[in-house]
Amino acid sequence: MQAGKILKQKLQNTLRFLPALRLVWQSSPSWTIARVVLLVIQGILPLVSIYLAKLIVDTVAASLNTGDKAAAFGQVLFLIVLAGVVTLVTTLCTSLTELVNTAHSQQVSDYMQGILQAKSIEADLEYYENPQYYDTLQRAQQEAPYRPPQILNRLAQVGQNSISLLAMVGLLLSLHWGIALMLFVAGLPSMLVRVKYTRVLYRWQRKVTPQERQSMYLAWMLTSDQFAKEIRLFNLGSYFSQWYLRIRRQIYKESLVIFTARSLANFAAQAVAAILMFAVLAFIVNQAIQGVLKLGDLVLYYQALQRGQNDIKGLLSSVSGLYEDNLFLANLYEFLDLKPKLVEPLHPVPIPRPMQSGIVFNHVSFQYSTTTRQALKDINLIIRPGEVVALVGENGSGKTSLIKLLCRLYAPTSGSITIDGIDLGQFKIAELRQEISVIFQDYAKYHFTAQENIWLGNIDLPPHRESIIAAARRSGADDVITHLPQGYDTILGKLFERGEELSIGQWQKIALARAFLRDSQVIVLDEPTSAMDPKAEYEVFEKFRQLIKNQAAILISHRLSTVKMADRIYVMANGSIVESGTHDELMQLGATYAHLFETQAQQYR
Ligand SMILES: Nc1ncnc2c1ncn2[C@@H]1O[C@H](COP(=O)(O)OP(=O)(O)OP(=O)(O)O)[C@@H](O)[C@H]1O
Repeated sequence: MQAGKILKQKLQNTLRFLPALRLVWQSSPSWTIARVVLLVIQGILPLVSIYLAKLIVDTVAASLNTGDKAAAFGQVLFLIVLAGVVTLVTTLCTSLTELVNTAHSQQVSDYMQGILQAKSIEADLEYYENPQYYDTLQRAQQEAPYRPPQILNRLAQVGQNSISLLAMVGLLLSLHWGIALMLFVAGLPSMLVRVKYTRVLYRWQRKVTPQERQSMYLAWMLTSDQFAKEIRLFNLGSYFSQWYLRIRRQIYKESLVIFTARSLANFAAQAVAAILMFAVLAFIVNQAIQGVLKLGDLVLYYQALQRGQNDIKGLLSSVSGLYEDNLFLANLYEFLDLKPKLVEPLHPVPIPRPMQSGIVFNHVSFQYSTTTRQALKDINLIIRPGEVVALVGENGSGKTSLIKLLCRLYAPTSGSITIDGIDLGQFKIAELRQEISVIFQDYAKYHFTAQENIWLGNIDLPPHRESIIAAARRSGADDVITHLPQGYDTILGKLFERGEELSIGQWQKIALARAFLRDSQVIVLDEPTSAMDPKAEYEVFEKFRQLIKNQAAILISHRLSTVKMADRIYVMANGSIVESGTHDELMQLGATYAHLFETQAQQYR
């Protein structure tokens, strides 16, 4: 049973290239056909060429004894013209192959990028917080664009070389079976070297991926606008650059050791092949001198030997290349085989609309898979429609983690979260997220137009100006946008031509408008106004309070002057809720919240 399983696994590993070929086909059937047809023609043409060369030599040799030289020349001329046509067709095929390969490779590369992107979107957020995921992604990205089409080429090469080799071996067999055997023996060491070093390189590449990524990270920091200010002000440029070079040098040194050993082994293998081939050549020449072979035969066998040697080299190299592709494809499949950890329900339940009793956290605890500490401990919390709930607490107390669970970016380790008594796990993930508008502290800044920046909050809406303007007015972004040179059509950020950079507070207003555009039942603002001036913040919250209607709202803020207006405030510490109540109740309690509030209030006195 176990042996059967192992055998099945081995077979699956051996045939990894079959799904890769399917990907090549799916990327562009017409270019794939063109590529295969050209490969077949290019496999046949050299055989025709050699055969014509033999015919020419034989005809010339025969003409030496005939009287009708003109007729003999006519025959040879015809063969020469044919050989010329074959050469022309070969040249044409070479040019066409270049075109077809370039176009097809582009198509495959784009197609594979699409597949990787689709997989990346499907992957849970948890993967993005895990370095192994990035290693896997990096390796998949390295292999995806070129391995699948390379397999097609190699298979065709195997076909081409095999046909040609069969013909050559047939010819050489007629001279001596040992010559055919020598051909194989001569090619074997090279193939073994290739297979051995493929394994070595594969293992080394997997080991070195984290360092590769670190060097890429440093290179990216050195050229990215996000770090440009600090790098200049803290004078970090040459420090990072040196660090980058150190890593690259280490990678280079390690790779050089492997490549040097491989080159030496290759040289030894090829030297063996060359000695064997010269021995065979000596044998053929001797046969000609002994009169066993005619002049035409000598040319034919000599060419067949050369051709056969090339074919066997090509064949063994393609076979070991296929082995390499097969091995490295594991990197691609490892990424494509990542399974989402949050599973969709088998029988999803529609989300209650409108929500009646609201959201309930019932003894919820949560631990990130990469840590040993609980980020949330036994959380009990209720958010009713039309109610604003505020979460306060020190950095790292678990506020954002709680929101991530509500959005089902993660599932609780224990306990349950329900909407109107139905567990979140029973809703389709996309439908649940449709019902929640969230702006996290690390909101996205899209370098698109102001209008698009807001519209991205609800792409199911037609991009009508009115609804976008209404959302922008709610967040205070309208005022910012109307002062831009092209108003709502102004591109934001400095990445593209005519882009206008905004201040952090202004970007935050845009992000907030995005959340307001969504027609959702729950709205979550995770420190949405931290970069806004107090006047702007006050205006935003005043409007926010008026406009939430039946929405359930969760507000996270360190500014207690803002938190004060919430219907209920939960105070968090070390992953637990330590106090809850209205502002007045908590002030009366005179504990953590009251102390924090007093401390902040004193700073304003
Ligand atoms: N992706 C993650 N993987 C592992 N641990 C995490 C992850 N994100 C947060 N944590 C840990 O979980 C705890 C709670 O973090 P969380 O971001 O929820 O705090 P917070 O209250 O929102 O903090 P802040 O006020 O600084 O935004 C922290 O100890 C943090 O180190």
